[in-house]
Amino acid sequence: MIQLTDIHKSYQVGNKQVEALKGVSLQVEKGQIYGVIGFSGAGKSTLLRTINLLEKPTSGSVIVNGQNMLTLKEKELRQARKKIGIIFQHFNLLSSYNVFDNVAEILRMNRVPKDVIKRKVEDLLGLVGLSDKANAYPSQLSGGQKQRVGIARALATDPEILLCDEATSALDPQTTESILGLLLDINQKFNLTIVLITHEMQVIKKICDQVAIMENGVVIEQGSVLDVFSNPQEQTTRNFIKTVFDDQVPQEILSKIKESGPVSKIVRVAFRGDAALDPVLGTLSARFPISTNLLYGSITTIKGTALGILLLHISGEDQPIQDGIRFLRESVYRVDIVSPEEVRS
Ligand SMILES: Nc1ncnc2c1ncn2[C@@H]1O[C@H](COP(=O)(O)OP(=O)(O)OP(=O)(O)O)[C@@H](O)[C@H]1O
Repeated sequence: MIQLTDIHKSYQVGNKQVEALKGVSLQVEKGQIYGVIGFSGAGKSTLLRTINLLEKPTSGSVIVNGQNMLTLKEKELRQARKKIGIIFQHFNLLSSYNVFDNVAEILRMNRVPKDVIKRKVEDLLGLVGLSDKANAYPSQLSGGQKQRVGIARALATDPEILLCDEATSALDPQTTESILGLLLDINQKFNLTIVLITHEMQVIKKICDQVAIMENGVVIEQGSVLDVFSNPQEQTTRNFIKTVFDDQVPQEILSKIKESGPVSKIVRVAFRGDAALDPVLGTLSARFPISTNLLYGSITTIKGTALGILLLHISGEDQPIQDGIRFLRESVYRVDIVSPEEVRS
């Protein structure tokens, strides 16, 4: 388990103080994949690097697997760091070493016997799908293959935690998918705790259990990925979610709705789990004298749970609309009125 409490980090730049982290707290349970998302400069890298003390916080506490990292002696810290692997955006491989030696190096430094190293590296290269590249040099590998070497190297010391510093940001979407698939695979196989930082919501949606959204050195929202996607609280969070499903009503449709007669409302409906399959819309139309138009619909799966988002245009008399919305609120996970005022012609 990782417990960061009230982490502050300031840098002195010339005669100015830059406050990169302004009191961040978060907790990562064993076996979780925890994603931290934010725009450039939000403080994500700084936060990630406090976990293995590559960055020492100005104040706050860092507890990893029950150990207070800030009170460890140098030798104890080296031991603790063996249990925390890290992979980087630009892979950080040794260009004059082949793939085998890139993975073996850390084991040699730890004086592991030669035959054990051979077996271990072969197993790791098998795990990441690079058994046939043991003798290749980094310059002969694709970006995805380089990151696979990075992952094999990070796993060489049998870590319990893997830190991923923008690990897929330099990769194309298809390669990103395959690296995320590999991370999910090793998370499940070894119950490995993974903390990743990214600026892509797609990465969070694809593999994370929990997410923290960072802005200007603070966490502005955190929770399970399913909760945050279905019920975002902050505008920045909504902006990130929009990059995965854009449920904005196009301006032309809004204008047409305004021209089209009686009182109406646009509502955003979120369904979760089995409720996504219930015939709620059919019942809505049958029970209430209103007309319901589907403007947008999307269904996706987040860690095995279906999440559906619909945008509905509901028109008719005021009272039946209110009753219909009340029925929706009782039937689905969440209903928001998108157009704050009634849309009238
Ligand atoms: N070594 C440093 N010295 C001075 N300022 C720093 C240092 N490292 C980070 N900062 C500042 O701290 C703030 C947070 O930086 P950080 O790299 O943690 O953000 P980030 O969210 O990871 O951004 P990016 O996605 O661009 O990597 C920024 O204002 C940055 O300029």
